[in-house]
Formats: sequence, C-alpha cells, structure tokens
Amino acid sequence: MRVGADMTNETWGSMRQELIASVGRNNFANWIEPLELDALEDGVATFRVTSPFVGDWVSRNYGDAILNVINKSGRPAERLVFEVGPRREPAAAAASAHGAPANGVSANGTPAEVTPSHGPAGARASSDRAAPAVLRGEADDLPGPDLDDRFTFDSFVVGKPNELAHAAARRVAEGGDVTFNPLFLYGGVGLGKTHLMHAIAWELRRRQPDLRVVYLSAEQFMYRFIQALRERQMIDFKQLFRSVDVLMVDDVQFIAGKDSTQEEFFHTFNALVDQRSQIILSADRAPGEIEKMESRIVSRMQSGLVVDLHPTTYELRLGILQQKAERFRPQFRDIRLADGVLEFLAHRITSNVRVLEGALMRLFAMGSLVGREVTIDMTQECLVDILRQSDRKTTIDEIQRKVCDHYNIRISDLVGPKRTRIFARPRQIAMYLCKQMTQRSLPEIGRKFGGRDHTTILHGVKKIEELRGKDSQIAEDLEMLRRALEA
Ligand SMILES: Nc1ncnc2c1ncn2[C@@H]1O[C@H](COP(=O)(O)OP(=O)(O)OP(=O)(O)O)[C@@H](O)[C@H]1O
Repeated sequence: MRVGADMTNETWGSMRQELIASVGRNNFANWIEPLELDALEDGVATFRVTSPFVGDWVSRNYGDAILNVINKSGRPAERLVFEVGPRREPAAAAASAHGAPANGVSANGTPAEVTPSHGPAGARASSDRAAPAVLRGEADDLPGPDLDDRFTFDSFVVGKPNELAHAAARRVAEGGDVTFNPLFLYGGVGLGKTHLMHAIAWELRRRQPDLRVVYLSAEQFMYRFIQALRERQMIDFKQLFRSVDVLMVDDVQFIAGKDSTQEEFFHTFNALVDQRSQIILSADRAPGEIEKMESRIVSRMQSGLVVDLHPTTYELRLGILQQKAERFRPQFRDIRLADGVLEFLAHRITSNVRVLEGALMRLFAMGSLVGREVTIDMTQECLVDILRQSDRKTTIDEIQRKVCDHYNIRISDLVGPKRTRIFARPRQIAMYLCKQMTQRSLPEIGRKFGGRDHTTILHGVKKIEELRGKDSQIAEDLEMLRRALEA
C-alpha cells in the first residue's frame, strides 16, 4: 500500500503520541518528534532525519517501538529506513536502502536500514577499528593505548546532561578549521569523558585517515617525558609531539603538582596551538579548580571551549541501560528482563554510568545462570551491595518541600508557629517522614522545624504513627510522599 507524504505525516503525527509513554517525554521531544515520515509502502517506513547519527540512534533505541505503533495502526511495516537530507521520492528512498548490510548499519557506521531485530552496535565494529590510539603511518613511534572500539559516537547516548559536550565533541570530530582550541571536557567519574575522546579519535580517523591523531592519558604523557629525559631523547620527544595534527590528553589533572611535566606540557601546548593543531583535554574538574596546576596552564586550558558533563538524569540513565541491554543481547540471547527492571535500575543507581553498566552485566550473567526471566525481586537480591551503596540520601529539606507541594502550603507555614490543622497535620507528617527516611536525630529535626524541642517532634511522629492505622487518607498520603521522595 502506498500512502502519500502529507497523509503519511498526518497519521504519523497522531501515531507517534503513543510513544511518549514508552520512551519518556524528553526522549520523545529529542528524537521522535523531529522525525518526518516520508513514505509508508511495501512494508517499509521511510523517515527523513537531519544526520546519520540521528537515524542510527533512533533506529537502535526506538526502532522496535516505532514499528510497533505503526503496526498497531493497521498499516503493516516490516522495517524502517532512515534517510538523511532533503525529502526524496519514496521510490528512491527504498532503492537507496538495498545496498545496506543486514543489521542496518553500513561499514562506516552510518545508518542505512533498520530491521525490527537489529543487531548490537558493538557487533558492527569493522576490523579496521581495532587500531592503536595513534592513527597513521609512523604510528609506531607515537605513544598511546589502544582505542576502545566500543567507545564511538554511535554508542554514546545523548541526553540533557551531556548534550553540549557531545555537540562540541562532534564539532571537533568533523575536522576542518580549528574553531576552539583546546576543547576541554570535564566531569565526574564515569560520566563519559574517555568515551567521547575515543569517539572523536575514531571519527577523525574515519573522515581523514591521513591525520596524525594522538590520544594518551596524562600519566602516559608523563611517563614518555621521563623516559625521554632518562634516555636523553628530549629532541625526539619534542619533535614527536609537535608533529601531530590532533593531540588528546585524558585526565590532565594528573600532571598537577608535577612541575617539570607541566613545564613540558606547557611548551607542547603552545607549539601545537601556534601551528593550529587541535588539542583536546579532559579532566575530572574545571581548569580553575585543579589544585597545583600552574596558572599559565590553567589560563591556556580556559582559552578554548570548556564544557562539562553533568551528572546523569533518570532519562539519560534509562536511555543508556536500554542501549546497553540491546548490545548484550547477542551474548545473552535467551535472557529476559522483566518489565520495569531497567526503570528500577535507572531510579536506584545514580552514581555513575560505569556502575550502571556493571550492574546490568551482573544481571545478565545471573539470568543466564538461573535460566529464567530476571524479576525486580531477583534484581534486588543480586545487586544488594551496589544498591546499598547508591541509596539516595533523602534530606529534611527535600521532605519539607515535597510535603508543602503535596498540601499546597508554604515552607514558612510548615516550619512556623501556626497551630491550625491545615498546617499542623502536614507538619507532623513531615516530621514523621524525616524520622523514617533520614538518619537525623530528633533534636536535629527539631532545629529544622523552626527550632522546636525534640519532644514536640516525638509527639508529632507518634501522632502520625497512630493515625496511619485509622485514617486511610493519611496512610495514602504517606505512601504517595514516600514514593515521590524515593523516585
Ligand atoms: N552517554 C553515554 N552513553 C553510553 N555509554 C556511556 C555514556 N556515558 C558513559 N558511558 C559508559 O560509561 C563507562 C565510563 O565512561 P568513561 O570511561 O568515558 O568515563 P570517564 O568520564 O572517562 O570516567 P573517569 O573519570 O573514571 O575517567 C564507559 O563504559 C562508557 O562507555
């Protein structure tokens, strides 16, 4: 069946609303809403997207969900095709997909076609990706560990907390004129700095195989420097580092306090900037916050673009988990995770992405041992140590805010002296929740409630304990508040 473009988009416009529930509002706004359905014919739904990356990301993360809603609408589709650029005739669109490999990703990682059970992105890494971190001809002379072939832009999940860092990394990876030098990426442990740096290196290599790109950690830079000093090969060292087109140094905070390494780094940095070679640095904090880093280096680091990777949000964590679960699939073919398991992990493990990945891996491993569906109960048992560590610490302030929102009163009234029921009851509920959900003592809680005595707090707690057994409205309110605070 052939459906015209206008009609198609109108139908798609209403169909896609169904996806909000399954992908979440943020993901929907970022990825689904901008999609335009160009054609739906012969079982192929052709979408127009703004870049290969968008098509790839959407197909990997939401391909199945999109097919489901299309099929539910009574217009059967077996596969999705994502086309980049201006709208084309649907016939041409379908034809362009034929050359694509079966898993929907062509050798250079651009999306060509997507089938419902697409393979893992990890499996598409072509053999030429397993190259060392130094990319090109005389690579043997240059230092660096292997680049991880899992760390590509394809496998990097973008969300609010990292979208700026991702966009900057993409921009640098396009090569061309050096627009900001250096690019300085920073953020807490396990938030994707190394992943983004490797992704830049892979992408540069793909686009410009002749470019001399060097990626190394600051520790390796120091090691090479000390070795050159010891072996009296400083000239070689200088020549080597000054001959690169792109220098990437990970975890630069490492050279803080190491005076001669800093000195050499400073000269390398200046020489590269002068010759308009691109420099990309990462650290666990902003340049100005790295103690014992010379101020002249700090100001050089600040002279380009400084972007940070913020702590993850629930939506980003869920997106990452969905993607990783998809990538574990071929290895753990028969393992099923019960509905809600990924959501549970995204809620409960907020520390960092590395921990999140480790938890998921452990679940799959357990699933294969027990040989049945992994439920939330099993998840809780299996990950008890990780969950305990990342248990969120609810604060008194949070409790007070939530209680005020719930009862629509002001904080000043909650902690103030007014004794009318509309303030007194929520106040006692808040006291009760503080006692239950935090480790704070009664006097500490009292101080946060306008300097009340600990006996008043105890009285409030007891009152609510008594009421929750008799008053179903209070029991219900408590349950709702608790859930909101644990979210
Ligand atoms: N947005 C993301 N999408 C997919 N995977 C991610 C994302 N962010 C982090 N990861 C994964 O989390 C793990 C840790 O990331 P990475 O090593 O890049 O962190 P880092 O910021 O360099 O940490 P560290 O401070 O320890 O050096 C990696 O396996 C990486 O692939």
